[in-house]
Amino acid sequence: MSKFRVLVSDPISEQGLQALIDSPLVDLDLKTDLTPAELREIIGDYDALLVRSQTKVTAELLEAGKNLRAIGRAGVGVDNIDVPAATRHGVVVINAPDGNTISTCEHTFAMMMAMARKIPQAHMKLKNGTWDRKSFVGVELNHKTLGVLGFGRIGSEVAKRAKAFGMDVLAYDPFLTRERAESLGVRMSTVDEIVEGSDFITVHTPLTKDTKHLLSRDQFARMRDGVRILNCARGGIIDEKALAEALENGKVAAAALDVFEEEPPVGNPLIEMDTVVVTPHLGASTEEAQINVAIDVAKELLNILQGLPFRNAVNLPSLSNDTLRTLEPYLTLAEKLGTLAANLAVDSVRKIEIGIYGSLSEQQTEPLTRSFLKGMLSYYHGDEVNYVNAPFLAEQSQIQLKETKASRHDTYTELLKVTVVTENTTITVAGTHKASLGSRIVQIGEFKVDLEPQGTLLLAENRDQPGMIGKVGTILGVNGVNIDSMKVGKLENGIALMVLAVDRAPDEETRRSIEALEGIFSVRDVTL
Ligand SMILES: NC(=O)C1=CN([C@@H]2O[C@H](COP(=O)(O)OP(=O)(O)OC[C@H]3O[C@@H](n4cnc5c(N)ncnc54)[C@H](O)[C@@H]3O)[C@@H](O)[C@H]2O)C=CC1
Ligand SMILES: O=C(O)CCC(=O)C(=O)O
Repeated sequence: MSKFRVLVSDPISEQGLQALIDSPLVDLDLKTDLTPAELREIIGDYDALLVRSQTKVTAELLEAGKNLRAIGRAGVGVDNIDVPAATRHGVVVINAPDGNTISTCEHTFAMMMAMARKIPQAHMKLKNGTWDRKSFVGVELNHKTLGVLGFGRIGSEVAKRAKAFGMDVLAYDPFLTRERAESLGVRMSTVDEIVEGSDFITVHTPLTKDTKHLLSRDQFARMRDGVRILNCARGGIIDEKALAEALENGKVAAAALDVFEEEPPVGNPLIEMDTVVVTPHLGASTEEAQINVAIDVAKELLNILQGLPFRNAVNLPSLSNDTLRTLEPYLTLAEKLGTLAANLAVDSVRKIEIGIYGSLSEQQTEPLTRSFLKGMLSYYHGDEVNYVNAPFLAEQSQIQLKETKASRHDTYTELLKVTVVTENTTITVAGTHKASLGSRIVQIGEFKVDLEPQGTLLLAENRDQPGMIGKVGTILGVNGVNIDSMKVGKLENGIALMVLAVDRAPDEETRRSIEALEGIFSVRDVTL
């Protein structure tokens, strides 16, 4: 078997990459000084690309990466990666969200203390030979109010440390619950309450269209006089022009910035201001964080390349281990139902209605839709389809998707039932899973069946009359197709569906001979 080729195009801790370096499955190239043109030239040879924040993974680069299956980002922010383009190309993007949390939190804290006590300014002056004690009177953190905008991994760790320093913490995050806020001893607040009531404000959100200039001129005007501002998340969350004005007019006493709208900053007045403490995007720059993120991303990449489950995909829903365990049999079943439905649909698909019943409906169900779409669309698009791009391809084909959930089903404890509406027909397929019995297909069209979703199945719709099975069996036997098992589903109107598990798909002539039998209405085969 040929090895997976992985390219590392930014400086990433080699100690952390050891799993990839040691893997007999992987050929790892470290090329960290390529120009964008050189990278584009060679990217087509690789199955995966590992980056930090220097390499810009553009739509053009992804277009050239014909064999790319995964992009790994050794860090949190993926703003250097064109994620929608990766999704279109079916390339999974993973990051390492946990490995640099503590480093970035500690850096934020270091910046807060450096700013409060004017340490960098005093340090510079003393290094330059001046013993000046008057100019560097600072403020205590104790009893001050810290407003935290974005209470995810880093924001919440900053809050914990602030509490230890005797600060009162206000927190805003759309996903923060009152229980969590209470358990961490912080006050759940609105953006306005934070803006108007804080002595220090720190931002820990990603940069999105909602968080761009989250702190702008209007907000600065409403802040307490002498407020201190921190940004160790992303440049652009704070409006730099407005911050510079607010520092100049004294509304803001000081700022501590690790990140900038343009990096490296060019002609940025904030860099020159005495009241501003700056670092060149060093939040994650500790030995520990760099090893941790590299370990995490290397492990995930190995899993992806081997087709094993992985957790931290940016362009796929992330699943906990428990959810993954519960959903796993249904993910396989959903894909097989998709393949089955595609084989039964004779014309273009317009709408897919996914029904999820019973306890399964309490799970995160989006992955089931993805799996069904992957099974179905692979019939039309082949290997191009994967879990990442299946919803995008469905959207591109203008297929409407509808998901229905119900906590109970009259017959089954759990049921996945999909109705595919095509130009001229409607096809329903359904399946269930029980730990004791495994997975079963329980409905094809209007027929109730009980089939193992595997192998090659021959589906023959026929008049429910004696002798039909024998006639079909004879034709298959004469043509060298062996029948492993057989199931029949019947309707009250005298029509039956004969489902034969066979050792191989019959050739066209054999299929036609069966179709020509009196009482046979249609014949299809499908390999699941
Ligand atoms: N300076 C550096 O070197 C580093 C910077 N970062 C940056 O720090 C930021 C936070 O990282 P994590 O805490 O790991 O991410 P996270 O995903 O754990 O937390 C981000 C939080 O922001 C919240 N959020 C999103 N939109 C919001 C809005 N409009 N208002 C308030 N909250 C909002 C989310 O709900 C989430 O809880 C990211 O931008 C990341 O790229 C991360 C690591 C290193
Ligand atoms: O790789 C780095 O140092 C940047 C870290 C960062 O900003 C992130 O992980 O989002």
